[in-house]
Amino acid sequence: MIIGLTGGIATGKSTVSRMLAERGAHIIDADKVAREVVEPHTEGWHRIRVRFGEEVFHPDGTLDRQALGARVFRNAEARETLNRLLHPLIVERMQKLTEQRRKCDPDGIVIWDTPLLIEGNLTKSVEKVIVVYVPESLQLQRLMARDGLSEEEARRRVASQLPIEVKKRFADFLIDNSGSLAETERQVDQIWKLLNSKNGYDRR
Ligand SMILES: CC(C)(COP(=O)(O)OP(=O)(O)OC[C@H]1O[C@@H](n2cnc3c(N)ncnc32)[C@H](O)[C@@H]1O)[C@@H](O)C(=O)NCCC(=O)NCCS
Ligand SMILES: Nc1ncnc2c1ncn2[C@@H]1O[C@H](COP(=O)(O)OP(=O)(O)OP(=O)(O)O)[C@@H](O)[C@H]1O
Repeated sequence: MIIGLTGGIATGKSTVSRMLAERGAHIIDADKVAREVVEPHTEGWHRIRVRFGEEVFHPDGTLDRQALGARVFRNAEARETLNRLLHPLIVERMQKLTEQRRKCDPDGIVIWDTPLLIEGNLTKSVEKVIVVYVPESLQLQRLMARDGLSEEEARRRVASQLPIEVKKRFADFLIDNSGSLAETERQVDQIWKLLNSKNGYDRR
């Protein structure tokens, strides 16, 4: 079973995926995969070099994520170009990792921790969708604190994704992560029970 876990930037996907992993889920992290597909001399690395040029690379050839981020979070056209170049590679790798996992654990629950699950039209690849949300003011606060961003930079990143209120409409399960971690754990427990119960969850 593949479950999509999404939300807005810094609403708490990694926090929830850690809790799900502690309960036995296998996590496939799209942000991590997105780093793998641009490692030096891979297909993704070549694609970015051709389209964005040497100025978004460090002298040692690794991707300068800050420089590329500054471009794509300011400019929707550049962001769409980057998405077009990388998303097929990211999805292909996630599918491969899922297949590998399925071979050694056919009945296990695989979580696709993916910020752009809805923007990238990936809901069709998963059986159920979990959306982790917080109010936008708290999202900005947590994003600035975690990544040391200015309010303007944080707002730009939030604005580069679908509004969380829209994402919530795609959810089979909602997690309100605006309270304590213990409150989030309780919601994760309930969802985990439903996902594992033959009666409460229809395994198609
Ligand atoms: C632009 C890049 C180089 C910036 O790197 P940086 O290390 O600063 O950020 P990181 O990759 O850790 O992403 C942090 C968060 O930004 C958001 N984000 C990343 N890429 C995008 C995007 N294309 N559109 C909207 N939001 C995005 C996500 O919420 C993500 O969790 C990097 O995010 C990237 O390569 N993005 C394109 C690939 C992608 O779409 N990744 C998202 C997962 S599919
Ligand atoms: N319930 C909570 N109470 C307080 N802080 C929290 C809570 N949940 C998450 N945080 C903090 O908020 C920040 C964002 O959470 P997290 O990194 O899990 O978000 P994310 O959705 O995975 O982010 P990204 O989209 O960038 O991958 C982190 O610094 C995390 O420690």
